[in-house]
Amino acid sequence: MTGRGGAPAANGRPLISCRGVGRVLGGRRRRTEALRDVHLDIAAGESVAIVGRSGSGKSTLVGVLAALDRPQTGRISVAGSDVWSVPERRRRAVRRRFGWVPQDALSSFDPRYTAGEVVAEASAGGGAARRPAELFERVGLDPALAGRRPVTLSGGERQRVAIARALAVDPDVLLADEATSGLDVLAQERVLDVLAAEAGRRALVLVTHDLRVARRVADRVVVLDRGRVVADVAADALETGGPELARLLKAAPVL
Ligand SMILES: Nc1ncnc2c1ncn2[C@@H]1O[C@H](COP(=O)(O)OP(=O)(O)OP(=O)(O)O)[C@@H](O)[C@H]1O
Repeated sequence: MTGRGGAPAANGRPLISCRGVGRVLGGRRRRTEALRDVHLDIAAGESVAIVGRSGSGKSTLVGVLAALDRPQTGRISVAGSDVWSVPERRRRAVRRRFGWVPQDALSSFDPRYTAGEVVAEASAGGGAARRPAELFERVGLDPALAGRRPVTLSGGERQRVAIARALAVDPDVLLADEATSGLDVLAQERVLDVLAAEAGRRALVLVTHDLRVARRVADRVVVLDRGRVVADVAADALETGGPELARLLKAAPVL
């Protein structure tokens, strides 16, 4: 593996730590090792892009990182807590440290709600609640859009509503799973601006097929191939070229 193994947190302890994580999906007839022996540390405030070809395990990894999906082997710790050894109540508290931005925001919204209500509902659920108007401003959305149903918004606006919803509880980690794919270039840029502005304030884990997106937002690029981490390099390596970039591109030939 090409690797840095992850940067430590300021206090020397990573915010998220995966050790030897393995996740098998499917039943007896179709069994896939979606993750194999994954070791990965993510520090508080760090921005990490997870890249790899389709089916390499990216979405499975983010589900596991956010304590939503239980791996069969290995250990996941968040802020020093082994998430599958603590009681469910504490695991729920761990999950609240994550804000999700899905690929298809629209299908994740309750169709009865306006955009403002989507964000207000998320704000109401968290201790560190923020006002929806403040969140709209933060993601660069006109507050007048709050009264509209998401189905009437553009793809880029919907993604920004999803980011506002994710930020409502002031998460320690923002997880964005292909949050800009399917958007036109301008809308993509706006969403990336918003994600880049959050980078550093909190950890950002970005799943993407697009190395340009990774370079724009991430400090670090982790490449998965058939469930394994095959490269883990500083995003600068993409700018400066040299052996790190060559290794990265070799590890991810389809990118
Ligand atoms: N419910 C399931 N049952 C069996 N195999 C599954 C299931 N869900 C996912 N898989 C398999 O697990 C592997 C990893 O899937 P995952 O969705 O994590 O990949 P990905 O890298 O996010 O892909 P994509 O870029 O296409 O979204 C794939 O081979 C996929 O076919």
